[in-house]
Order: sequence, then C-alpha cells, then structure tokens
Amino acid sequence: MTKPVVLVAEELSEAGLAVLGADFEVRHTDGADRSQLLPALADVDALIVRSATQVDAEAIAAAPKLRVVARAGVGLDNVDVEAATKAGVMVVNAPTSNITSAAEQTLALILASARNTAQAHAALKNGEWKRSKYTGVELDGKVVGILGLGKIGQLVAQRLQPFGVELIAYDPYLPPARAAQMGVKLLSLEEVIRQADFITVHLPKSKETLGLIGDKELHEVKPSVRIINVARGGIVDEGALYTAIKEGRVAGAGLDVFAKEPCTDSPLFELDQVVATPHLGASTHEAQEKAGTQVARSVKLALAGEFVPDAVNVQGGAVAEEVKPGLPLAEKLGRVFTALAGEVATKLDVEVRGEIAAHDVRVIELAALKGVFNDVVEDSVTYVNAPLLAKERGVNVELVTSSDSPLWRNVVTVRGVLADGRQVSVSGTLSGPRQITKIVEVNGYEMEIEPTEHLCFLTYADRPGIVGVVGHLLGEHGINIASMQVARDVKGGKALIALTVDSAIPAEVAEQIVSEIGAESGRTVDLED
Ligand SMILES: NC(=O)c1ccc[n+]([C@@H]2O[C@H](COP(=O)([O-])OP(=O)(O)OC[C@H]3O[C@@H](n4cnc5c(N)ncnc54)[C@H](O)[C@@H]3O)[C@@H](O)[C@H]2O)c1
Ligand SMILES: O=C(O)[C@H](O)COP(=O)(O)O
Repeated sequence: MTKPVVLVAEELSEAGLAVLGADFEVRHTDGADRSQLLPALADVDALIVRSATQVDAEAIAAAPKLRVVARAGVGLDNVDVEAATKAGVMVVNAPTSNITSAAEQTLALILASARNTAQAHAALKNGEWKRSKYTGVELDGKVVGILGLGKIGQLVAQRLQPFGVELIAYDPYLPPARAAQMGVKLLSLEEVIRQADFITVHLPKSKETLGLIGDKELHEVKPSVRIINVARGGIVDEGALYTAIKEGRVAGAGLDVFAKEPCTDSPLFELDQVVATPHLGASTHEAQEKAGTQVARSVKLALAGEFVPDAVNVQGGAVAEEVKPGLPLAEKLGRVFTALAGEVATKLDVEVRGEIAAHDVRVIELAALKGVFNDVVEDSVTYVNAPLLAKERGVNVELVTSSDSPLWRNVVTVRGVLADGRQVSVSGTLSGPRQITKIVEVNGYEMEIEPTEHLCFLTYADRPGIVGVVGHLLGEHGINIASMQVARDVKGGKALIALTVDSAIPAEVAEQIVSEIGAESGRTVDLED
C-alpha cells in the first residue's frame, strides 16, 4: 500500500518528524523557492510550512491531492485560507507553540532598545569603550502600549508587570474587564499612541492592521517613544518609521519582522537607534519542538480523516468520543438523502436526538453536509468545504438538537425541503453493542435496514402482488436481493419498499420496475466510493 506523502517545505524539528513516524512518506523541499515548491506539490497529501513558504491559490491548485496544510507556528498570513477552504483543504496551525518564545523575544527587544545593548555590544567588540553615547532609559514608571492584547500581548503584559510600568492597550475585540483583570487599561489607538513610551505590536497582519502605524500615527507619538514589532512586518510602516527616527520624532525601534523577508538591506539597519533580529521570535528549541510535534499530530489526524482541534477552517468545537461514531452515520444519511431527493434541497435540517445531543454535535451537521454534497460536486467534499458548498447553493442549513428520542438511544435525521415544496427525510441510528448502522426512517415510514452498498426505495399505492413483481424483475436481471422491507401509512394507502441488493441496479432496470408497478417514485442509492 502506498503511504500518504507529507511534504516538509521548511525546517521541522526532529521531534515533529518523529511524531510523523514511518506511516508516511516524508519528502523535503525548499518552500521559499517556487521552482522547487510547485512541482513538489503534485502528489502530496499534506504540506508542512513555517512563514517563508507562500501557500497561495497557485500552490493549492498545484496540489490536487492535498488534504491539509500545516503551519508549524502561529501566523497564517502566508497561507491563503480561503483558497484552501474552497479546495476542501484543511488548514491547521500550532497556535500556542511559540507564544512564550515570541513574548520573551519582545522583552529582549524592549530592554535592548531601552539600553542600547546591541549597539554598545557591537561598538565594544569594535574596540570602542563608549559609555555616555549608550545611555539608556529605565522601564520603571514608563507607559507601555500594547497593540493587540491576544495570546502574545497578554504574555508580554504579564512579564512587564514586575518592571513597574503602566500598561495600556488597544484591542477593540477584547472585553475591557478581561484587560482590567490583567492590570491593563484598554484605550483607543489614538490614546495609546499619544501616551506610550514604548509601543509593542502583537496584532495579526490583515487588511485592517497593515500600515496601522504609519506616517500620521508617528507624528502623534512622544518623541521618546520606542517601537517594538515582533508581530508582522508592514504593520509598522518601515518608510514612515525610518523618517520618524531620522527626524527625531521616534527615539528607537526593536524589530524582529519585516514587510519583505528575508530582509538584509533595509534603510532602517543604517540607524543606530534600531535594534533588529531576523524573525527570531519563534526560534527557540522549545518553540520549534512544540510547533513541530503539534502540527505533526494534526497532520496525522487530518490524514486519518479525523477531526482536528487546531483546524482553522473547520467549524465546530472539539469532538467528544461519544459523538465520533455518529460521523460516518450522518455522512451516509446525507448521501441517502441526496439520492432520495434527486436534487439539492433549499432548506436542510440536521436533527440530532438522544444522549449525544448533550455534547457539541456541530460536527454531525458537517458530516451530514459532506454526505449531501458527496455525489453532487466533482471535487472532493470535506468537513472544510461542505458548509461553503451549501452556502454557494443557497441551502439554508440548521442543526436541531434534542435529548428526547423515544424509539432509539440516539437518532440522526437529515430532513429537507425541495424547490417544489416536497419534503424528504432519512433517519439513522447505531444499533446494539456492535453499533451497527441502521436506517430507521425514510420519508416518514418507519423501518430498520442496514444500509449496504446498494439500496433502492420505491413508493407506490399499497396493493397485493407488488413485492413479487419487484423480486421477479430484479431476478431477471441477475440482481440478488439482500434484504427487503415494506412499510405503509394505512392499509391501501401509500407504501414504501426499501431494498438492499448485492449489485447496482442499472437506471433502465429501475425505470422498468417503476413503470411496471406504477410507482410514484423509485430511487436507487449507491454508497460505494
Ligand atoms: N516574531 C515571531 O516569530 C512571531 C511568533 C509568534 C507569533 N507572531 C505574530 O504575533 C502576532 C500575535 O500573535 P498572537 O498569537 O498573540 O495572536 P492572537 O490572535 O492571540 O492575538 C491577536 C490580538 O489582536 C487583536 N486584533 C486583531 N485584529 C485587530 C485589529 N484590526 N485591531 C486591533 N486589534 C486586533 C485580537 O483581538 C487579538 O486579541 C501575530 O501577527 C503572529 O503572527 C510572531
Ligand atoms: O507566526 C509565527 O509563528 C512566527 O512568526 C514564527 O514564524 P517562523 O515559524 O517562520 O519562525
């Protein structure tokens, strides 16, 4: 059996490679070099990167088998998550792996900037004993403004507390009470910029944050301000920062990240007031070990078709053990639903009833949608793109949960309304100690059949002799019936035959059966992949 291929496009810790183990074919490439990356993507199942590999729409299109992109770190600005989602590719990161390292690097740059450590060090190594030139400032009593009080911003705040600073922050998405608990006062961006002696940036790079600290803002800061950026290059405009330092409107800067990386020739490097490092925030043994092992675990889960807690483009929360067996059931019900409906519903309810409804069952809705669209679109349907497919087709999807399930311990129903107002539904359960998948309801008719690979549902007017005709016609075409059930609403009313057969029923045979028994509808379902 061929092993799934994992392409490691940047340095990954030994511990991460060890977690991948022998179950995968691990290949290496230089992700920063497009001429190497694009051809290397042709047959890979998973891609592992850090920040130097651009996983854009072109790269995703070059990887038709790709199932997961794993970012061994935090920032996802180098991954086109939207393009990945459209292609059904899961994107995962390691959101906490390097936050301590990034926070410590921030402290290092704040202190180095305050005390001119790097510049004095370089001068001394150059044989210059200069003391007054490198006189610095204390942190004690100063105001530190944190832009982005998220995971790293909060760790920085905690670590700065003992220095006797006043902490203020700009983060419109954080409740002020949460900030107050940490001893940080939330203010507007303008106020932070005007009051701070140190400004430290911990924002994600986005359309809103790119150039957030630009020429205008750098005209409003205190001239004694030092600006630290360990988040992403470009959030502080490098040209505007250069001019502000040159003109004495900013006292100094500590920079770990740059708008274009690698960056070795920034005009900022000419300024003695700037201390800079080559994107080293996450470059510690500890952070790399954590990032490597976390993404390797996520890749293993993703390639095993399991739910991945760190996936950023899959809706829903952690999946409880009790819920997991319901996923293949819901997916199967989704496929049966589409076969019964023969079209995409305008409104779709995924109902989860019974004991499992006490858990977060949003993933069951995803699994049902995955099944609903499995035989509708050419491209592969995954937990990632299934909700997107529903949205694109204007399907209004709702998850309905209830602890009340009178007949079965747990039951999942996919119920839909079609364009002409008709309703279609199919329910299933996992029965007995062996948790056997059973369909227990179709369009309101109760039954109990095990959905094998080939199924057929016939709705007709209840009368004698129909079972014989169906059996005879199938027999004539060499199709063996594995099981058959008949259900009806009232005697002489509408009836439904549910059949499982050993081979697919060709369309012309199904049509012949429908015509001979005068069926209202006849639907075949083929569940083999
Ligand atoms: N230099 C490095 O090596 C290194 C290492 C790790 C992380 N990072 C970067 O550090 C940054 C912060 O990472 P994190 O893990 O703390 O992220 P996070 O998501 O935990 O925190 C970001 C915070 O920014 C706030 N925010 C988002 N958009 C905003 C906006 N437009 N205006 C104001 N606030 C906004 C959010 O509310 C959140 O609290 C990211 O850019 C990440 O890529 C860099
Ligand atoms: O976002 C991150 O995780 C950091 O910027 C680290 O990036 P790196 O993995 O390329 O060092």
